[in-house]
Amino acid sequence: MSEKLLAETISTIGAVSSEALSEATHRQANLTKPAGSLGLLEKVGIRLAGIAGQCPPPVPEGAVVGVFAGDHGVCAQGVTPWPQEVTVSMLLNMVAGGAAVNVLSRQAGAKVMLTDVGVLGDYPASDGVRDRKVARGTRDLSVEPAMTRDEALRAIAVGIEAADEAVAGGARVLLTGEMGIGNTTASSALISVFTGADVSSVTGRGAGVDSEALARKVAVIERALALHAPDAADPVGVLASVGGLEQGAIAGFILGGAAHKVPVILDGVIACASACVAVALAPEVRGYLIAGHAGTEPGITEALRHLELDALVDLGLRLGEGTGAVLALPMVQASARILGEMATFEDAGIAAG
Ligand SMILES: Cc1cc2ncn([C@H]3O[C@H](COP(=O)(O)O)[C@@H](O)[C@H]3O)c2cc1C
Ligand SMILES: O=C(O)c1cccnc1
Repeated sequence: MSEKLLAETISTIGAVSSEALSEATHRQANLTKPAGSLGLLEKVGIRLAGIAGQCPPPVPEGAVVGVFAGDHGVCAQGVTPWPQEVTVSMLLNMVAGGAAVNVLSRQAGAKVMLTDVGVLGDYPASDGVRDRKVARGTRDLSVEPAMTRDEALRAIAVGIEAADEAVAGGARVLLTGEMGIGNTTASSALISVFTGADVSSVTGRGAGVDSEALARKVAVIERALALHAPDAADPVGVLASVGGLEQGAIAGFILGGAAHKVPVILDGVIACASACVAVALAPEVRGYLIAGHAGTEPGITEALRHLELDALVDLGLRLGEGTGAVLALPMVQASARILGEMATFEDAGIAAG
């Protein structure tokens, strides 16, 4: 069933509109400013026009941050200084509105949609969390596949359905978020497979490992890649062997957004890894992506190069949760407003330069 949903979603994803892209490029050049002077906002505005299939594009409203939570068996290898229980504690903190992503979402006018796709620990059922648990965490990817192929497909389906629900509720822009202790290890593994970059060049300190543990983290990922020999041409297989449940759900959320012709703003390294999975499954997805922030994780740089994206914000963030995507939201909205509301040289009676 999940496999069918994935195939249907992929078949719905079409290329962004080349007519709207060229109309927006032309309009951007005729607005009352030196060509290119609004930098990345100009590129994002053009991209939004292509996605919406109209120029100027509508200002993307009704923002929903899809936060997917899951746990990671690879924590057994000492790749993060934090105990796995923090995943569930932070999920509850998010339900209560006390995490960074909640605060920034309130500021930006975005709604946080929390989904448990694979948290290990128990917690009281709550209206604030969508319970879509596929498994109680992944297995240790350094000794066996993190998931079965079926679990990976089910995680992707959870994300597709979340995107469907968000869009049905009025969202015209989706943002990716996550919580999962250990998830930067799985993310670096995915990024290494899809970009071809060395593990050491795409692995960072995550939530704060020291230098000794960072070396161990690199060795653990290298061992996992040697063990599974994941094939980038089989993205679901890669996800199952070295990925995570929340990465699967985020990949699905991205695919779902693209299928609905809604822009998807990526957060940090976990989002970038998931976007690599989504793009490997459906290359047209690339046109629907906007990179929210860069940050300190080296995997982000490599993945954004692979995805051909420039990050809107670089505030040195290293948190995840969706924070970098939410911070970029007002800029994405501003870029649509620029194309829609700025006067052209002709309107203003100014001689074009
Ligand atoms: C209190 C706390 C809040 C967080 N919010 C996001 N993360 C981030 O850190 C985790 C990944 O880092 P690693 O792979 O090193 O464990 C993820 O949960 C990510 O969302 C957090 C981490 C902690 C500890
Ligand atoms: O940049 C990120 O996305 C990040 C960094 C550290 C921990 N979690 C996420």
